[in-house]
Amino acid sequence: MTPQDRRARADQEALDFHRYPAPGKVEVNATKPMATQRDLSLAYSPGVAAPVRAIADDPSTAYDYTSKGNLVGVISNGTAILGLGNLGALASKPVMEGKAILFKRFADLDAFDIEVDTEDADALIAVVRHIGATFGGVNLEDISSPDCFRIEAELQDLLDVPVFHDDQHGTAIICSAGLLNACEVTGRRIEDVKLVLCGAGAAGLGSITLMKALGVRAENTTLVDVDGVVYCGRTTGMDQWKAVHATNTPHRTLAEALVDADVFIGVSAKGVLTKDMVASMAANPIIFAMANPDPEITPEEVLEVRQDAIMATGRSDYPNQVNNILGFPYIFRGALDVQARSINHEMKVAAARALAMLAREDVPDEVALAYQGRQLRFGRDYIIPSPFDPRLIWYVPPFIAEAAMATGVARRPIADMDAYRASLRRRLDPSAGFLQAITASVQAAPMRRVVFIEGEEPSVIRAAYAFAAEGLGIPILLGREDVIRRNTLDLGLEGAAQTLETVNARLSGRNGAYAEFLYQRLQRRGYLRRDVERLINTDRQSFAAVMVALGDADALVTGVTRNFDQCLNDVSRAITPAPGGRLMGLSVMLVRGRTVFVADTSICELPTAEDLVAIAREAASAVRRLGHEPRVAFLSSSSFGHPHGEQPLRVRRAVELMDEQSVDFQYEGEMPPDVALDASLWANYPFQRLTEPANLLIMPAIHSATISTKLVQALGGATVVGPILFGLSKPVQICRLGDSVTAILTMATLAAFQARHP
Ligand SMILES: NC(=O)C1=CN([C@@H]2O[C@H](COP(=O)(O)OP(=O)(O)OC[C@H]3O[C@@H](n4cnc5c(N)ncnc54)[C@H](OP(=O)(O)O)[C@@H]3O)[C@@H](O)[C@H]2O)C=CC1
Ligand SMILES: CC(=O)C(=O)O
Ligand SMILES: [Mg+2]
Repeated sequence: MTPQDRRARADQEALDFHRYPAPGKVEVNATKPMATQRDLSLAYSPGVAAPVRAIADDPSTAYDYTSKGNLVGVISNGTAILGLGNLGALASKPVMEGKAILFKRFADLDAFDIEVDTEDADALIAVVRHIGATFGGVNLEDISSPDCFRIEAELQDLLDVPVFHDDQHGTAIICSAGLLNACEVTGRRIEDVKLVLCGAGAAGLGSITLMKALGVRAENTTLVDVDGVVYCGRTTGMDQWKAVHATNTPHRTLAEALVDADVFIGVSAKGVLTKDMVASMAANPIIFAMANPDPEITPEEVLEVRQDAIMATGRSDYPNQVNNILGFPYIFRGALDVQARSINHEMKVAAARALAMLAREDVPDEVALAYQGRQLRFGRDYIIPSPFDPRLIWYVPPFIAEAAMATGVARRPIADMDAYRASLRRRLDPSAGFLQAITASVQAAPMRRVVFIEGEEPSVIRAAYAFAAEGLGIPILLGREDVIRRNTLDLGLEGAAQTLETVNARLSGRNGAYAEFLYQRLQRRGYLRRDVERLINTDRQSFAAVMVALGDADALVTGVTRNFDQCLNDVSRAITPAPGGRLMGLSVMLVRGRTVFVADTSICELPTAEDLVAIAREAASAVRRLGHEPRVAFLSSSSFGHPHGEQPLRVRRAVELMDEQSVDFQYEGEMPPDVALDASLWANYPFQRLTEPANLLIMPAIHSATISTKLVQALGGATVVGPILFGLSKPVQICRLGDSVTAILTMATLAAFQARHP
């Protein structure tokens, strides 16, 4: 594939990502019920009048009665979108939506994106001034310099909430943290480094200012822009903000300035730094090429001329990602949690030092897991925390909050910092963490071959395409080549049409071997040889199941166009239950702050006590493989014998049977879900043995399992993954009829995960 093809493929993938299943990346959710007449009368008229009057009397109560305190405005006019230039307000919307959703994903902050269609700084100031009170903080983004400096300063004077231009200060904070650590790794004192910063715009001037505050000497810095070195006395292309950093130097070009320099910071444009310039730098040069989406120089180019360099870029596909994504979620989290009036210098310094310190701490396994098993240890390739590091949310904001409190800009100081840290830990979105860990583990494994049985379906083609593009494995689309190709082209996935592997069961050269395998298995179950030949030639499920059974593929995914029972029946002709295993469905409910597993959600209709025990054991082992320590609750409508009834007896018997066995996980029952999940209800049951609320619920029957998981899903507020099939000797996952592309991709990822962790 040529570089142009690769680029076109990546572009198409990004367009598809933004377009499907719903255009864009953001939606709004209610935090209060809106179901009954009473709800409506409280949420809207007449009830809403009460908080209206309260806020009119005392504006500070807006933090109590509205979402202001957790809300950020992400505001741009599109005059400097990434490194793409002035492409207008509307074109900046994907970036601003992206930032809004990153606020949510990483710091549980809500954010609205607002694109203001004006290049007039005063007009932009007027707009933001009049909407600013809506938010707990304002994040200005991708506004060109030098207007951005005045816009931010004037708005901060006008508004009583933090106004923070992320391209200036977010970038400054991250690259200062990286610089502190790069100096540590190379044994330099920050006061001694000779630093050249290319790009005298928002990011550049923000960064040079903060680096000087952290100890870099003014006389050791050289600022460079399109016109070359910013020297004292230069008259072209100057303004008051650049003039502050002009130096007395004979150098006039970037190449001259870089000879023997220790550090290059690039926040300018693609390709600005050449290999010759890198070669001329001092020993162990520190190079941060941060222009987006394409850096000033690539790590590969640097490596060609310098093996001793510490290299960072703004991109996620290289080590040392120095990108403001590491900062803004946590800086705003800390600031909003103390209702700060601004994000001042001390808070920025605290953020830079906190990020630098976090990178020096031991990296827990789950962080390594999220980074494809790469060993992360403080050093040349790890000078800054990784964006998926789950510690960021509870590690960084307390430093910001403390600095705000110490400098008098906190309206609501935090008294108990330990309790605050604990509350921050609960903010992590468990669905993101759960799927991220599974995905990363799959990406780290050798590429598994996963058969997508309904390979002609557009949604399946798109899922297979994403599966390959994300490096999750090698998808094989089963179906007629011409139909798959036509549908792939209709989807606009030209690249996929050339690269995705397809297998047509009718034309495969393996039919003879597959039929023989199936005949050996089915000859005493009423099948003639010609019956199995027909199955292999015409039934894709049977064909794919034999493919996996014989090791021609590692896993399979089906169910998008056929019902569960039919799929399981077909596949089971070739794939047997694992020896000693128990076939069962495990669903994962991801609710704010919690991951709760439920079993059996797909196979055994009315389990006996013995069945319940077997399900609990298989499910506990599956939960462990998924990275959680199981605490089992056997669910019932009764709590430990009350009220009496026929059905609870079965569940109580299951617990008695468990007591007779040796198991290495906690379990308890019979109990209803509220008692299982809420420790505050345990006072009446001092004998119960769970040490913490259960996270694996064993359902008394399939109807209660299905009804409860679907109910939770239908009511919203929770993500339900699965049922995930466990207990077969080969990985098979069955989607739900008509599943979305994302759901199919998730099931394929889980199948590949099982292939890795059998
Ligand atoms: N990794 C990260 O986290 C971040 C990266 N960035 C990236 O940094 C870059 C700049 O962003 P931002 O500061 O917001 O943009 P601005 O438009 O405010 O500034 C761009 C600056 O780069 C200078 N410049 C442009 N081309 C060259 C060149 N060929 N040689 C030298 N200097 C040049 C401009 O010079 P002049 O003043 O003469 O026009 C200007 O000073 C972008 O690529 C952006 O994506 C930004 C923020 C965060
Ligand atoms: C990351 C960012 O904010 C930028 O490139 O503009
Ligand atoms: Mg930006």
